Amino acid sequence: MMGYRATKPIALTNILIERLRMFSSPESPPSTVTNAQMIFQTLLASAVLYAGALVIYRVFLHPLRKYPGPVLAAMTEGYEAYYNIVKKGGLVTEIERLHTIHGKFFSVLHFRDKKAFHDIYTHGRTLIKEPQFYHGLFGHCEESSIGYSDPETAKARRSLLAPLFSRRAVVALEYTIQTKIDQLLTLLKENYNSPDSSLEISSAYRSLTLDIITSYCFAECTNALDFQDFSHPFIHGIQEMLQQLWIQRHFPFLLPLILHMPQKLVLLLSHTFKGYLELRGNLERQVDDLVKNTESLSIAEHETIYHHLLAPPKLQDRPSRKSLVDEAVTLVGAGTETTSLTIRQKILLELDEAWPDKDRPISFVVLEKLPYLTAFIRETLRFSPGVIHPLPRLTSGTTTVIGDWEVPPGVSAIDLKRPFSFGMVFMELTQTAVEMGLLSMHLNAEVFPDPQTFKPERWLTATDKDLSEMLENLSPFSKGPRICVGLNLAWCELYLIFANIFRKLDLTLLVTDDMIEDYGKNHVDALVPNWSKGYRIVVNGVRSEE
Ligand code: HEM
Repeated sequence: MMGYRATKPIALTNILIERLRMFSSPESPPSTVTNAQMIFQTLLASAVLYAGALVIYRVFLHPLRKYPGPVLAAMTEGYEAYYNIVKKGGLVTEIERLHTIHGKFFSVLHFRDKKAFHDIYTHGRTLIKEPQFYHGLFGHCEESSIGYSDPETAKARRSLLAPLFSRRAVVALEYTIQTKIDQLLTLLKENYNSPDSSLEISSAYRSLTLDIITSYCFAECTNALDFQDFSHPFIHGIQEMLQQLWIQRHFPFLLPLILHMPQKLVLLLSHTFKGYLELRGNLERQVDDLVKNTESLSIAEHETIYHHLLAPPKLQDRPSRKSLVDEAVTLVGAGTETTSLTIRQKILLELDEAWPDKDRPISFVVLEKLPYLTAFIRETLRFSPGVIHPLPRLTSGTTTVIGDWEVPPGVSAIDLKRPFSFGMVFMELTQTAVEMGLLSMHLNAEVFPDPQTFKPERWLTATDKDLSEMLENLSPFSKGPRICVGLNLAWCELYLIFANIFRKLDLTLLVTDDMIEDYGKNHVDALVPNWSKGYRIVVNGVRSEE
């Protein structure tokens, strides 16, 4: 008999046939191998045969086989997992490399032009969030606006949250943002005013955006700015969750398992989840207190998400306890990391003129009319959008037009390639996963010449035609029915933070150039971009009146 290591299908088939004969025939001669060995051999042979058949199917027979791309990527999702986990978030860069070889799009999934982006993300009813991807990534908050795949459930949740995040509500609550910005400015002036006490600015921004989102959503601030050196445990918690995000995405069963274990045991095994567990515990307490005593909402300083979630127009839309906590976790995560990553250094002379008396607050509505500041924020969002990983959607199982291509109904490529979900092979036989990452548009040299250079002026000097092309390509908040819920709040935060920092503080940035020589080597894709270039600043003092 062939050895166990035989990998040729013919040899494995022989093993299988032999084993089946031995199991089924009462006259089988006494075997030299034990039953356990036989079972093991049979299982192994079946698994290898199955995998071989799957590979042949995927490479030669799959409905999407005609699309260009590496054979390995067609064979297994391990290709994606390798770049996400082993290459630590290298998939986005790999996708860009593959596009340069294979043209506008490769394999079944990833497209690369503005029209395709529009088609993938604006048809929310027919192209839904790919459940496996979102279940993996947001397993810790799946019953929330970001985690829901079903368009109707997502729509119902978004409509409950919408009033708090409308432009009108944001303008009305602008003071909550300004108060936190003032606190940060005071801290920077007092504590980081010499080269010996320089500061990695992103940690300050993370604390600021965490305090803003918690005051805004819950009228209960985390007070992360009060923590020495901006090192609040929740900030670490969010960072640590991001660092293990790709493991979570490719091994989705791990996180629910961990979260169902006793907390003490989890912490004994690893401290990775400490900050996250504390954050979640805090939000659970907040939700429990409110559910027990809903009247306390009437004495809240201002409207919060709970005013809308706990008293929906239709009672059946009131979320469960888990869903309330999941939503709170989502908003804290989505509102902290994305916004803080966008902020970078540039002096805005324009502000001196528009805001002569810097001791009197200036409003978002005035700031958004300033052309240079607007150009600066647009360029920042182009360069460092909050989410850089491609976000997959599933077609509804009919031939779907994406850009200039007709994507056939097919076997769901993602499910089939998932190494640990053999059962999935028999499900979802008609859907196809499609996606497109933002960088394909934001770094498109035909629309943004010299795309790796941070150049706010490009937004001021473009012709009308070029400007509208640039705006159509700029989609940091995604598009369509699943567009960012917090987009009005994010714009308001960005205008106020940039304007206050640059108008009021005289800063020195301890790196000199804005050029990112090799975009791929300067960030790690942790769903959001994690930049390797740390921007350290020193506060020289308050800016003088000019
Ligand atoms: C510069 C700041 C921000 C950027 C660039 C950004 C970007 C995005 C993007 C690209 C998505 C789409 C995700 C997907 O399709 O799965 C999204 C969704 C979302 N964002 Fe933001 N975001 C920002 C700030 C915020 C803030 C401040 C909040 C807080 C309210 C927020 C809450 C959400 C939520 C709840 C979703 C899920 C929407 C859904 O799936 O229906 N975001 N954001």
